[in-house]
Amino acid sequence: MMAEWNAWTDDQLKTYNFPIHPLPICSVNDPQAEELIKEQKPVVIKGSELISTAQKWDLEYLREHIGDGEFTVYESDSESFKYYDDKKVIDGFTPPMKQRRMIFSEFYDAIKNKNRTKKYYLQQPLNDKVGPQIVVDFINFNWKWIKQQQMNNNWGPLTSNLLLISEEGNVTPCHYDEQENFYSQANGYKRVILFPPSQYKYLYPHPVYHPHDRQSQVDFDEPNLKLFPKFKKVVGFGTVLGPGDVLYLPSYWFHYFETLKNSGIATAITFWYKAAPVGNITYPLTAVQLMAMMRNTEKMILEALKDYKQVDIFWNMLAAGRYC
Ligand SMILES: O=C(O)C(=O)C[C@H](CCCc1ccccc1)C(=O)O
Ligand SMILES: [Zn+2]
Repeated sequence: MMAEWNAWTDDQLKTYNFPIHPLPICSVNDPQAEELIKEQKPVVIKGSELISTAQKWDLEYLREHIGDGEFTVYESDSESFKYYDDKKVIDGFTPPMKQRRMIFSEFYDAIKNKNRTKKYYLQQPLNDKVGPQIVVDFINFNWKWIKQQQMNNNWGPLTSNLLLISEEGNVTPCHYDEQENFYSQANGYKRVILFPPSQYKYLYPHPVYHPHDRQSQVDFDEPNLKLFPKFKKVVGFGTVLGPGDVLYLPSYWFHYFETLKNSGIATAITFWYKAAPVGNITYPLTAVQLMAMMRNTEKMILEALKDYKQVDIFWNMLAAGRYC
């Protein structure tokens, strides 16, 4: 990975023992960028100025201007922030991190508190409670450019802009989302590793009913190759995002994020869009169509059986000796 001149060095990255190839990097007016987006392939876009007005959003500026709304802040005993859907929590599930609500100055004090033992990750959709200066910065995002992308690719509406404020070393474990995303780095340095939907069978996402739905079950730091043998075959596509970089993160692509060690705070904003309507089914089925079909099948079977412990028996009864 080529570090931009004196911005960061390789020893700030966590090491994994699967291959990681570079992601394509294009300047904003390079037609290759539009090509890749159209093919739903990831690309890092330089020079879009998409959120240049947010590049000055450091903790002090935000404490001054972001207003007195409440923010969702995750608190973890480790560097790992594995997302869970609190609406799917079932008894026996222990959340791997605590979800707290605090005003920005509380978050600021928590981060600045020298003798703290916890790590923090602010993850809050931008809403109309932000102060007037933040509204001005928001209005001055490069909406012309991103609206053009939305239109060219027949995407649905913008659903949310998630403000992400992460501290050095924080990790968001591997997962996929079902929306298209222009992931925009305002400041700080974050490394991202992506895996195409075709590697679904190497990443073993949790069952759809589980609070960790969409998240890989594999612990990248200590992969259990007995439970997840195909993880050995995984191949990642990675890069380090710096201030002003925008990553087109296609829906259903698995991704992992880490905030570089000794790099301070990293602020990013997502632009999540409803994916384009699935055209008529073509054969052979694409990996994305298979993922969507598996999700729908799981939901249907669970709806019918009412008990997730029955799924294994049901599925084996259906396939064993019949569809093998
Ligand atoms: O933008 C994305 O899709 C990312 O995964 C960015 C990631 C934090 C996202 C947290 C999250 C995970 C799952 C559901 C909703 C929110 C990071 O930057 O660490
Ligand atoms: Zn995500």
